[in-house]
Amino acid sequence: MAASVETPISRRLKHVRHIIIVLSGKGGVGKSSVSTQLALSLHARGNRVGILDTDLTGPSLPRMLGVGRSDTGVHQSSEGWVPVYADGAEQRMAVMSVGFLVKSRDDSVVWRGPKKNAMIRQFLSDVRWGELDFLVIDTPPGTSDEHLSLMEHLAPLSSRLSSVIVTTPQAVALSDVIKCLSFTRAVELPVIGLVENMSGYVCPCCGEVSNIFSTGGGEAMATREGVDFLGRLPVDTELVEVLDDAAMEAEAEEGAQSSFGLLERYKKTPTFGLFAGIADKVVAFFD
Ligand SMILES: Nc1ncnc2c1ncn2[C@@H]1O[C@H](COP(=O)(O)OP(=O)(O)OP(=O)(O)O)[C@@H](O)[C@H]1O
Repeated sequence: MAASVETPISRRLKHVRHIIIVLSGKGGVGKSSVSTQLALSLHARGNRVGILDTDLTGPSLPRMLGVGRSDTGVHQSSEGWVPVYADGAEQRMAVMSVGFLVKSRDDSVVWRGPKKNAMIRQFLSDVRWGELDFLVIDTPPGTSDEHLSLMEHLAPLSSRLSSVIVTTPQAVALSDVIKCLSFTRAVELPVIGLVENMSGYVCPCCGEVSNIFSTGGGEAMATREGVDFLGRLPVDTELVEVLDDAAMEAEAEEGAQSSFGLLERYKKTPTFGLFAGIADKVVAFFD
């Protein structure tokens, strides 16, 4: 990967220390919720965090973070696009998504490769990200135009790039992880590790974990492929409740930036405790 050529993107992201790209081999495995949890966990540790949704056809971060679309679209300032901020805490979390740009939340975006490429370039070069410890980038499932655009535009920042791969324990998802890993090798993108999501179900009454699907596949694969296993997250009904409420809050917040205390509610879910171990390993990767 070529490095060190200054571009509008490298200038814009000059003060972003680490860029973490979240990948999954297939859809619906929880990539966006892991991106959200990762961003919130890093934020809860006092880091300055931004989160970028590059899933242009199915953006879900605005709903997951409880942030509404501004009536007038994303604000422009003389220094670029102003991100939307999640959570009313003193230190806010910058969010950008195509979900803030479409007229209605239910509009779908059907774009060909060049338009997607231009949108991703704009997200990286025009958004006023400011000083960040981490920029977490959620991507569409698989490896497509969006991933290639990201890698192309971020090439001058290759020393600050890394990735997290999300899978579920089922075999189909796991075989897709191999494709994801081949992609990271082909583009020389370092892998921090693998997260196995929806691995078992925690009974809300007794706390016992039942393995609905097979278990341990993600860890075995990580060992086989020589990547770190970051941890497993069960199906968490409390997390689902928080995410559902966040979605409703996002609907109600049209035209305003959110003051929703998502982080505080998120901290009370079982997943938050479990995610701490994953966030520890992510932070340790950079030490
Ligand atoms: N650990 C979990 N416990 C409970 N629900 C979860 C968990 N992880 C994800 N979900 C739920 O599963 C659904 C899919 O998750 P998510 O949207 O994060 O997946 P994705 O891989 O990003 O999907 P897409 O293919 O649409 O990008 C969401 O409704 C989310 O709330």
